[in-house]
Amino acid sequence: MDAFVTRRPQKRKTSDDFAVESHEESTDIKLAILASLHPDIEQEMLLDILLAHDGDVQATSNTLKSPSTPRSVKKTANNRIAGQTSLRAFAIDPSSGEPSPKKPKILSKKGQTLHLYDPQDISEHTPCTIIHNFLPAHEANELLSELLEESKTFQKASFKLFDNIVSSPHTSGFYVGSQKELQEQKDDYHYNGGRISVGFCSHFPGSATFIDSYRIVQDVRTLTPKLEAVRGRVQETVNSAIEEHIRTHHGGQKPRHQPSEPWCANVAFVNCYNGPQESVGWHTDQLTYLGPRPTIASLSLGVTREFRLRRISSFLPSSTSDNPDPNLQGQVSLPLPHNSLLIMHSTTQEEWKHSVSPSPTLTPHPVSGNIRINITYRHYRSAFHPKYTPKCHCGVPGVLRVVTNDTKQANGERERKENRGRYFYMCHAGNVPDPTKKKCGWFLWGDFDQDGNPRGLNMANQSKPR
Ligand SMILES: O=C(O)CCC(=O)C(=O)O
Ligand SMILES: [Fe+2]
Repeated sequence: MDAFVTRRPQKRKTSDDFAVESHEESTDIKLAILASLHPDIEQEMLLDILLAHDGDVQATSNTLKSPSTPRSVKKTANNRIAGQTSLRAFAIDPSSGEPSPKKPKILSKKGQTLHLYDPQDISEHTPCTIIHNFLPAHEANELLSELLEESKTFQKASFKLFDNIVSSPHTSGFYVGSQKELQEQKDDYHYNGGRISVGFCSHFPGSATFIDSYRIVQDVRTLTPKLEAVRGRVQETVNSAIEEHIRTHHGGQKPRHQPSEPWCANVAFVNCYNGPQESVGWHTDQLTYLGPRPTIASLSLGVTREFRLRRISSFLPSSTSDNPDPNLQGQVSLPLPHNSLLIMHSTTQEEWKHSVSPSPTLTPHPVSGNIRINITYRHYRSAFHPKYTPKCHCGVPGVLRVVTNDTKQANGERERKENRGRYFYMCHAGNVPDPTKKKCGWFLWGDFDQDGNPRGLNMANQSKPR
């Protein structure tokens, strides 16, 4: 069996189409859906029953609900359900009929989507690490229930796109660690009646034009007891994964500007996608408060959705942006099942874009139905507190960005090839949802040391710490 499939982006399907086409869907995606619906059942068991039902997810799930179905549960030493195993074990070499030890070379071709589920494939072909069944099953369900309740009061974020104010196609809430941090967030990160928090640098669909859009959050909350309980475990796991990733992907040498201080989950964004149409478009997360080369940890709960990644073309390997290799230009899609932790490592935000696309159909989750909750734990670094952010001519803290070949509109001179990968601050008054604000055209190169800390003078001259 293939551990992945490629396919062209598909037209929206009806549920009937889905039934007909379900045989063409990746077995990995079906397994991801089944694993999220039946977390106590072993991967091998899921696969056997799925094959016995000729690949029909619904029929498999019905069988698995029956108390007479065997469910050989694997527990680890600390009583957690074992992680899902790699599908490599099932790969058959067509010439010998034996399981194949060799993995075919996979590429994400232009116009095609490469679907990956196996953690090893994900680690090899994306800048991310995935951990399935991250929390003990009961804890994941309790966290999901708590956040489903919280999400009833979430709001859609506002953005400014081409002078229009639009709202995001999902809702979200923003959480900090303590009352003190909450007050500080309200006082220091406040602007124009709204809090500028995680922003997006988006590509408008079908256009080569670069735009910025910013998520304005009106309410800040303190971490709920369960978000707080999970935070320490996320932190520990992420710090080990960062070390491992540097060893396996960067020859033991962290990328330039990646912080060497330990990663600390001091804020969390919680997104709620209520139904198959709720989504988030292609974007990179805003760097202003995270600093260069940030790591972000994303815990998914509830119904499985597809998370997509594609490289920003100036960062395509073995190609130039003028002549990119078409074999490396496609997008990668990862199903994110209930209780999976996706760690976006330090090259993700500057070199890739990500999205959660609308979904043709969903297989409801037993606790949340068609709702997906996603928590992104982030490290707001003290060196990037707004009191240190350089201010533009409007007197407003600027926004931190990196030059890519997608930033064409940003300002002629700095888009020269030799500037790609350089950081700069610019005015973002024109990007907040206030039609009276226009950009002042201010620009400043960011100057960061090896660990991504502001090098000082440049920054200090612009804005004095309070
Ligand atoms: O829901 C997800 O998996 C991604 C959310 C995201 O990209 C964001 O909050 O910036
Ligand atoms: Fe994001």
